[in-house]
Amino acid sequence: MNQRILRLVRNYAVPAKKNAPKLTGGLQPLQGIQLKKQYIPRPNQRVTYEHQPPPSPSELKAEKVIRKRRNPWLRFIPSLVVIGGTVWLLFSYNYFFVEDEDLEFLNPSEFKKYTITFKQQIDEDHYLIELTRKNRSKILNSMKLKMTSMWNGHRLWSVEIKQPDISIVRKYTPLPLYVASNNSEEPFIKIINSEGEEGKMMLYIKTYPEGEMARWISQTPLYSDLELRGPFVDYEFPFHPLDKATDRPQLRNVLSKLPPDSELPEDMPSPDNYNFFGAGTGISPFLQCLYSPNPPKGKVNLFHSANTEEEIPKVFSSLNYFLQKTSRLNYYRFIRDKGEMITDVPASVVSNYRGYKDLKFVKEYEEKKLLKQKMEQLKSGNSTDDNSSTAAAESQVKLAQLQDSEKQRVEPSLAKSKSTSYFDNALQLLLFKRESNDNSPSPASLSLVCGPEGYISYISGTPDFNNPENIDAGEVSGLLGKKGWTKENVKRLQ
Ligand SMILES: Cc1cc2nc3c(=O)[nH]c(=O)nc-3n(C[C@H](O)[C@H](O)[C@H](O)COP(=O)(O)OP(=O)(O)OC[C@H]3O[C@@H](n4cnc5c(N)ncnc54)[C@H](O)[C@@H]3O)c2cc1C
Repeated sequence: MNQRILRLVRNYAVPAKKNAPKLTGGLQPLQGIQLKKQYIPRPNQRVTYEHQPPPSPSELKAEKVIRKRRNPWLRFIPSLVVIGGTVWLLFSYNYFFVEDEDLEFLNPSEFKKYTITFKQQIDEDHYLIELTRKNRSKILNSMKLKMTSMWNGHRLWSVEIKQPDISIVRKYTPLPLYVASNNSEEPFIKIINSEGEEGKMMLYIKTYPEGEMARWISQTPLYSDLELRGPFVDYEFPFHPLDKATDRPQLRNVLSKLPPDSELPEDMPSPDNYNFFGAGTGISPFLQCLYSPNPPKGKVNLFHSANTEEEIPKVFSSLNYFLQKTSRLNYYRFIRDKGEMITDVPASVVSNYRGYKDLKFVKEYEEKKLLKQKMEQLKSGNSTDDNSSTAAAESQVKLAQLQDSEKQRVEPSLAKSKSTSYFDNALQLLLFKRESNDNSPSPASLSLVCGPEGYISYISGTPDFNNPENIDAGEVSGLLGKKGWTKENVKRLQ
């Protein structure tokens, strides 16, 4: 029986299916057996137990390269390098070429952006506006080694502000002031005394009901940008030999921090005194000069006219008070509302500078200064001179002679200056002022006038710029004319 079944199974032929896979190898299916699932043999896997030699370094390297290539991120490296390089190139171009042109505070032929960082309404139509140069910190960093202050009391300068909507420009006089803190009711407005404070300025402006620019500036919101160009020098003070010898220290907000004036060289002509006549915002050029570094070395008689007391910012009053206390300023205020008017002016005197002969004193003074410097270098062993021993001997002899002659001449004042500290200086000046109590104007050799047309005419006559040279050819009349002032010693600023 078993034999018969076995034969039947062997002889059974499976009917071929349409989609049946083609058999490629392995065992032939047993004939006569109906299989539920077609058997498909797997490809043979050879397992070997042979000992493989370790891969050679070149094989290892090749394997590493293949593995690296398989990392999907590595495919982006070339693109990332190209993108990074392009960004760097753009940044460098921008930094070295495009932005470079903008790394200055002011330029007379190009408008620069300034942001309104503070605005204070003083009265109905007067404002204090602080402007800060855009990118100020970047400019300060780029200028670190070659920083020169834009403030200099030896000249009066202004900037032009553009109103872009109606394409007009107007001139304004910047003051070397900025808001150091604004936490209390009254902001603390400070004089720009150091490099780190550069790049800011304060404008004192008056708005007119029909006026375009001042009204627009006063209504422009805080942190908006204005476009400025300059500086434009409106007036430069006449040369005086002392300008070569010494600078007067700049005013400070704290009197005790004001360095004492340097001793003026003996043989030099004394500095000249000036009269400044300013009305309304016309006071700004004079305050610019008095608050800047290198202010006038002589005394200034400032005649300040205003419609009301309220229109004068408090900071002006306190700084002018300090100037008075340090004997730099005689300050006379005329408030129209109180019926105060200038009715008289002092007569003129001739300049203390006697012409080219005085220059010899400057030369001598400079020689002495150089010699002293040389001696100090030698003392500290910093001389770069090859013949230093000979030079030292010569310098010592010369200096001894100079010191002897100088001692005889300036002994008393020298002794005084040695013991003078900043505080002593301020105190001495204060006491001197209190004792003397003399408020009469100092004799001046030059008068400057600035303000509305009517005011200028009243003080000094009408200016006349109707000539090809565009210089003021108008005769001096008014109060100054009556006291003998002429075109040679009067300057009208308009
Ligand atoms: C070198 C220089 C520096 C200056 N510095 C300052 C400054 O620091 N602060 C400042 O506020 N101004 C200053 N000015 C004046 C300033 O340039 C503008 O003339 C003034 O702001 C008016 O311009 P506005 O566009 O507002 O008025 P505008 O449109 O020019 O004038 C409109 C009307 O306002 C009246 N008006 C204009 N100016 C005066 C005036 N001075 N007196 C009386 N009425 C006037 C006129 O009646 C005019 O019809 C300076 C001018 C010069 C030349």
